[in-house]
Amino acid sequence: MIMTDLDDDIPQLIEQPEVKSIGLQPDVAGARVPLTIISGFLGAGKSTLLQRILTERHGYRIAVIMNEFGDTADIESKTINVGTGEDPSERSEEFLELANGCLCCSIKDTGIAAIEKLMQKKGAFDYILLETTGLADPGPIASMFWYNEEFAMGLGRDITLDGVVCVVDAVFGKKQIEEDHAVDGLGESLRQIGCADVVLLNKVDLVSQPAVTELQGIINGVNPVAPLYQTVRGEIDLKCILDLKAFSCGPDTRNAPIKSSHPDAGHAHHHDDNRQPHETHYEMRGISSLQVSCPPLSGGQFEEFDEWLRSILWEGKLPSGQEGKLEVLRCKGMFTLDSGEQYVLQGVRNLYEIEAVGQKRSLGVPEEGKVVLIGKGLDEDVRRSLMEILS
Ligand SMILES: Nc1nc2c(ncn2[C@@H]2O[C@H](COP(=O)(O)OP(=O)(O)OP(=O)(O)O)[C@@H](O)[C@H]2O)c(=O)[nH]1
Repeated sequence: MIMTDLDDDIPQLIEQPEVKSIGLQPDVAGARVPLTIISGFLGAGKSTLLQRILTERHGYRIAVIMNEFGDTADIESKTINVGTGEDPSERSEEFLELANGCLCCSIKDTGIAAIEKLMQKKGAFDYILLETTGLADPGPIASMFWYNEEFAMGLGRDITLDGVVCVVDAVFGKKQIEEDHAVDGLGESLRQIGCADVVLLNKVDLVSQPAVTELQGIINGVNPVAPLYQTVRGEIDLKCILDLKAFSCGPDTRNAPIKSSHPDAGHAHHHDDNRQPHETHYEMRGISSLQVSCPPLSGGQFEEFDEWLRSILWEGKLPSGQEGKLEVLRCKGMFTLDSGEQYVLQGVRNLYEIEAVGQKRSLGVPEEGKVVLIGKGLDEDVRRSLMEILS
């Protein structure tokens, strides 16, 4: 981790802040705490984002689980210790309660241990942010929180996965993605973007607007459904990254918005051009997304789709195809059946869930369904075979 601009980064001490609840809708089953995973390229600005959250007066009570805060650069611990009055030698302390009502917790040992300890403080916070290392593939981590049976029996009763945020470095992002292509299979940066529910394109103060636009196009080519925000030092309205309910709602039926949270980056309005489907050499090298809309489906079509999906996700092939050709990082979908019932599909890697969400008329949602798959090998054959089932 590189830390610079030391003094600028140290936030003001907050005296007796008024800490109020985040105002999130509690989980219906009763007080499960939402958890958001913060992934991102090495050095992209994850810690900067989290430090802001830990020290700014935003009124949210968030528990942040950081990577290695005990053994990284001094500034980090110092920043975290601001307002705690702790002796820096006690930095290995797993917990820090911060003046703004947030809690900080180190994930140095094992993630689960840190989270278990955190949950003993339940009531002191109402949201969890989990930072992953820059080299992590967030897919398995998300799967664990979302769908692991052991987890579901234990901590999962207290925690619900809300979404995955990916921080991309505006300066080195393109290079990192290109380098990832040099290796076999899918590199981390593509996995991180592919798996994200929201992308923060950070450090836009350091690059030219054309470079930002180009990188946005690349990111959008990989993951067209995640909203993208331009940021400087992780400055973002927390509402854009929290409480997304990304694992309980279907895909956004609109195109992913590209937004700017950076006041100087007001030129974001003309970025719509990038959202048109377009071929990039990244897509040709393998990772792409597939989006298909569909009318209300018959029960038979729905079953057939379920079978198709199992073949794709579990065997990596079309029902008629060659095994291992496909790798899906993320899928989402929303379907209306002839009967009026609505279903939402959610998937991370080879795990998926199709859940009934009720009658469409009572929800007033459009009848048009939609499936989005992000991954490797999603070519024209896959599209055609999906269209055959859904049309
Ligand atoms: N100019 C500028 N510098 C930034 C911005 N965001 C972060 N930085 C700096 O970039 C460096 C890396 O930021 P970190 O927040 O440590 O990045 P990270 O993703 O946590 O890094 P790793 O944990 O090592 O993967 C630090 O020196 C930050 O001060 C930004 O928007 N603009």
